[in-house]
Amino acid sequence: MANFKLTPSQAAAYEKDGYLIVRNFISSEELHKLQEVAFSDGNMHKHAFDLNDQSGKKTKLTLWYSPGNDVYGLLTKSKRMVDAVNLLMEGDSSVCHFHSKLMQKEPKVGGAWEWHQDYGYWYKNEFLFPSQMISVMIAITDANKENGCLQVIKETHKMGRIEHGFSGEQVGASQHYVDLVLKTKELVFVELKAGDALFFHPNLLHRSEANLSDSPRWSLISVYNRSENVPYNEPSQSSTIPLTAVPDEALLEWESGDISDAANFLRKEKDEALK
Ligand SMILES: O=C(O)CCC(=O)C(=O)O
Ligand SMILES: [Fe+2]
Repeated sequence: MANFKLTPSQAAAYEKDGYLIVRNFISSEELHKLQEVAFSDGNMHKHAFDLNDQSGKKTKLTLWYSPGNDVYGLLTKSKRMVDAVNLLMEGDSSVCHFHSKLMQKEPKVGGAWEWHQDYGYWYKNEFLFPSQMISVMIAITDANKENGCLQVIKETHKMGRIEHGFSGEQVGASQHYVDLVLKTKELVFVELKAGDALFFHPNLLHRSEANLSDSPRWSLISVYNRSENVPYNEPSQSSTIPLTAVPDEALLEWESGDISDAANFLRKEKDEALK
């Protein structure tokens, strides 16, 4: 996908709705490379941990901070990605990569996610400016209602931060406010084909159901931040280190190795946002 560029009307839709879907953000050839690593890379599996939902169902996830020169690192640093988030995030300081995670929602066992804003987590890391951050979900397998795709409530990024509390091992938004806004704004099931991307604002309310189907729902979620938006309670440095973009072709053309330990993976007990 050379010369990819978001248009001003896509940026306006993100600003209005709090999210933007870009179909075929990665090509099928790129997708195959990403799937191969997701399904078979030793480090990806070694560093995975389980997060329980309220009913005891588990989502497996692998989270890392610094993007390397493996296929995932090359995707998160690709020019198309850096340009897109640079257009959508508020502010003008450098684009940095906070973290990426591979969400592995397995058939029958993949857990649900309670209604939350990602800034409900990152507030605890003491990031001060949510609009200078963004999440990008890339579907590694198809995501639909049957296998627990993401659900969002349109325009909720304009509500500001809602109170969050613990809900099992997860952090969830105040149900009272969720109920009120469900009466007010549209709930959207974000069905994605593998290779599609969803850009969403840190204050957009979202959730997902457990995966009760026979097909896996795997996705990559990469989070970006501006260098100026310093977190005061976050041990990893990555969110304020400016990214050097790589050409879009790198993912397919550069010799890329396995995900290495240099990516500095998160151990579950170290996550400030889960404390
Ligand atoms: O993958 C999902 O269903 C939701 C994950 C999510 O919202 C998160 O990790 O913050
Ligand atoms: Fe989230």
